[in-house]
Amino acid sequence: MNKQNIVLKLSKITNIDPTFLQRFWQVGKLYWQSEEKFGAIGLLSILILIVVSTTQIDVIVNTQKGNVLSALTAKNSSTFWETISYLLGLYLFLVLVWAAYNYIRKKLTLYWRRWLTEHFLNHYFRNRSFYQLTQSQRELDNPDQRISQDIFSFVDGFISLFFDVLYATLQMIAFTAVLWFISPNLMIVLVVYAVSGTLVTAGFFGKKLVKINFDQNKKEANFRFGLVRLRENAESVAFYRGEAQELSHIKSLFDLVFKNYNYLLLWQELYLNGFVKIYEFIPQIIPAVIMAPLVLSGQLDIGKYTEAQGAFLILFWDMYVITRTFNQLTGFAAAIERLAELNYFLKEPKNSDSCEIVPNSTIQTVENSHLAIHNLTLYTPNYQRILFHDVSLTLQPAQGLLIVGTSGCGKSSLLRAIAGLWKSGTGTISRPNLEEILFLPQRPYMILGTLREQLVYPQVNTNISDQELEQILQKVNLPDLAARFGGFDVEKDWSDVLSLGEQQRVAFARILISQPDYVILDEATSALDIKNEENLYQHLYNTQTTFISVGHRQSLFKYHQQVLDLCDGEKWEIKCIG
Ligand SMILES: Nc1ncnc2c1ncn2[C@@H]1O[C@H](COP(=O)(O)OP(=O)(O)OP(=O)(O)O)[C@@H](O)[C@H]1O
Repeated sequence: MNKQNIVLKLSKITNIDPTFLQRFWQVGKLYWQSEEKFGAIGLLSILILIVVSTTQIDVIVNTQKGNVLSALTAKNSSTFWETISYLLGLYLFLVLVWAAYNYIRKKLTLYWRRWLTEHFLNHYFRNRSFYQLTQSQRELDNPDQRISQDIFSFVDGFISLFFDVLYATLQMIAFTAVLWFISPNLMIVLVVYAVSGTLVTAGFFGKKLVKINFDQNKKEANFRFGLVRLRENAESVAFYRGEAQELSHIKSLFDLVFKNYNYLLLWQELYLNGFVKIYEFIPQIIPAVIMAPLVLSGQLDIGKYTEAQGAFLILFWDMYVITRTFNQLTGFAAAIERLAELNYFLKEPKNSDSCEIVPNSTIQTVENSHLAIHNLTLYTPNYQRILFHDVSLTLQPAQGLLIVGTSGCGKSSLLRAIAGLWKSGTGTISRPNLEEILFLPQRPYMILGTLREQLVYPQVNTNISDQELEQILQKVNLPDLAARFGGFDVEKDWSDVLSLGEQQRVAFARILISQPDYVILDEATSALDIKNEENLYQHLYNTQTTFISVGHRQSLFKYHQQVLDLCDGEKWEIKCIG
C-alpha cells in the first residue's frame, strides 16, 4: 500500500481531513528521512524500550498493590512486609527509568527542532525566498514566528503525542487481560464509555479548537511584530510624534489577541475542560457500583477488587488519551497547518503568482561578461501594472550608466530585474554572475556587528588590515569613525548611531573594500551633500568598475557615459554624454 493510500485510510478511520494528514506527513517525514535519521531512530528505540518495560512493571505494581490488601485482610504480616519491600524496589527502579526517559525524550525533541529549524532556514534563504515571500500575493503571515515558535510546537507536540498514545496502547494491552479476567462487565462498560467520550471530544471540540489555536498563533505574532516594528522605526515615530497613532495600532493588535484568547478560554477551559472533568469523575464510582455486589456477597476478594479498580482506572486513563490531551493536540495541529503552508511556499517554484496570470512570460536572464538589456518590458510582480516597454541598451566595461525619470516610473524596479528579484515581463537581461555585482540600496543596510564586519559586508572573511580600513574611511570622508567608537571591533547598533549620510558613506566604503567589477547604486548617495557625493563618485570613476546609478542630481551626469531616461508612462530614451 503506498503512502497516499495509508493517509487516506487513516483519515477515514479517524474522521480527520485527509489533506491535514498529508500536510502532517510532508513536515513530519523531513527529519526521519534526513542524514540524522539513524541517531534519531536509535534514541526513539531506547525510548520505546523504556516505555514497553515500564508498562510491564506497572502491571506487576498493580498486582502487588492488590496483594498488600489481601495480606492485610488475611492478617499475614510476613507476606505484607515482603510485598511492601518488593513494591518499594519497583518504585525506585521506575523513578530512575522515568528520569532517563524524560532526559532522552527532551534531547530527541531538541535534535529534531535543530534539524528542522536549519532545514527551514536553508530554504528560507535559498533563492532569496525571504524576499519573494514579501512580494507574494498569497497570504503567509509571520514566517519568523513559524520558524522560531511553530517548529518547536510541532516537534514537542508530536513527541508528546506519540509517547502518550504508545504508552496508553501498551498499558491497554497489558491491563485488558487483568480486568477482563476479574470482571468482563466492567471491561465492556469501560470500552463504551471511553469510545463515546473520544468521539464527542474529537467531533464536537476538534475543528473549532484547531481554528482558534491557529488564529491565536497568528494574532500573537502580529502583536509581537507590531512592537518590533515600532522599535525599528523608533526615531521616525518620535519625530512625527506618532505615539498616539502607534499606541492605538498596537493596542488594537493586542485587542485581537485578547478577544481570540477569550474565545479560546471559553472553548478550551470552560466547555472542553468542564466536559473532561465530569467525564473523568464518573469512572471513579463505576467499578464500585458494578463490583460491590460481588464483594458484599463474598464472591470477590477485596484484594482482587482493588486490582480490578486499579486496572479500570488505568485503562480508562489510557483509552481517553485523545480527550485528555486534546488541548495540546489542537495547538499541535495548528502548528502543522502553519508549517505545512511555509513548507509549501518554500518548495514551490518562485514567481508562481505571476505565472498563474501570464503563463510562460518571464524575463530571461543570461550570464555574460558584460551587461546588456534586450527588449525588456517590465511589470510589477503580479502583472498589475506595466512599468516600461521594450527597453534595450548595452553597457561597455568600465563605463557608467545613469537612470533618471519621474518618481515611481520604475527606476529601482529595473535594478530589481537586473538583480533577478523581479521577473514579471518579457525580454532578456545579460549580466555577469551576481557574485561580481555589488548592489547599494537607497537606505543602507547596517548589519548587527562590529565596524569591521560592517565595512567588509557582504563578505565575511577578509584579511584586510586596520591600516587599509583607515585609508578607505579617509577616502569616503569618515577619517575619525573608528576612533570615535573605540576601534574596528566594537559592536554597535550602527543604524542608530550613524547619520543616514554616514551610513551611505560606510556603504560606499564597501565598494572600495570588495572592489567588485560591477556596482549598482540606487540613489545610494541621496543623503549626502554635493561635495561628499562628488568625492565618492570621483573614487568610483577612477577605478575600472562598471556602474549603474539611479539619481536625480545634474552633478551626477559627468560621471556616467550614458543616461537612460525612463520618462513617464511607457516612453523611454537613451542619451550618450560627452
Ligand atoms: N512589491 C511591489 N508590488 C507592486 N508594485 C510595486 C512594488 N514595489 C513597487 N511597486 C510599484 O512600482 C512602481 C515603480 O517603483 P520603483 O520603486 O521602481 O519607482 P522609482 O522610479 O524607483 O521611484 P522613486 O524615484 O520614487 O524611488 C511604483 O509605482 C511602485 O508603487
